[in-house]
Amino acid sequence: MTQGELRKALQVYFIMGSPNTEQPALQVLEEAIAGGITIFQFREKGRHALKGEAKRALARGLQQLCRAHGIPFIVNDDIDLAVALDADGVHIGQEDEPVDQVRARIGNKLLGVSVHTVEEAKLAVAQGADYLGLGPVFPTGTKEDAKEVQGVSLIQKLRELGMDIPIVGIGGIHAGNAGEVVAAGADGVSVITAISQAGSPLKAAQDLLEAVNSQVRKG
Ligand SMILES: Cc1ncsc1CCOP(=O)(O)O
Ligand SMILES: C=C1C=NC(C)=NC1=N
Ligand SMILES: [Mg+2]
Repeated sequence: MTQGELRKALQVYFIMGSPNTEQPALQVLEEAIAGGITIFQFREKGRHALKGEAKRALARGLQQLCRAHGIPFIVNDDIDLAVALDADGVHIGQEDEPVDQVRARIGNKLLGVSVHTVEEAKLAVAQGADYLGLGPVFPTGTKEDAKEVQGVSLIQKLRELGMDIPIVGIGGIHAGNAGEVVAAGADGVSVITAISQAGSPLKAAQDLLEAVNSQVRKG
């Protein structure tokens, strides 16, 4: 997809794995898609994460849902799984395989990288990242080893430096604060709890899309 199409696809970036919800993950994703999420990431992480065939089976089910609705399906961390499923892309952090090695393995699939500093952002862009995940923007309990909360400062800094790489903010984001993240220069917002733990994942997705669309990306 073109960079413009990617910016649009990053507007409401839902991330989920089985540990993030008490409901069946397939049902939550179905509702989130109906509510208007624009891209999905399978992130099976944490103490109760599925492994092996159970993880693969869930990934395939979630991928089929995304395919049925034309939603890009991204896999977090697990490059082997992404390649095996022919996923639309992968997302890696600073402690995963180096960006250039992952790029060599996935060809022109989407490649997202989590960054926390200007230096990490510049390196990721130089090595061929298609988009960056910046955060944690607000406090979050979802990722135990999250770095210090940085607000929208790094988003603003990268735009001030003239970096126009597609960006999503992540960490403690919901419909009430998503506008601020886009106003600071992000192309979209990435959420786990705001949708996966919502009474209505459909309404949560709708509210996030509305909050993002109510802002024109500045910077
Ligand atoms: C994966 C990740 N990276 C930085 S914060 C975070 C967790 C975001 O989860 P939530 O949207 O529930 O705060
Ligand atoms: C840590 C992350 C940051 N950003 C995104 C989009 N996904 C992640 N897993
Ligand atoms: Mg990782």
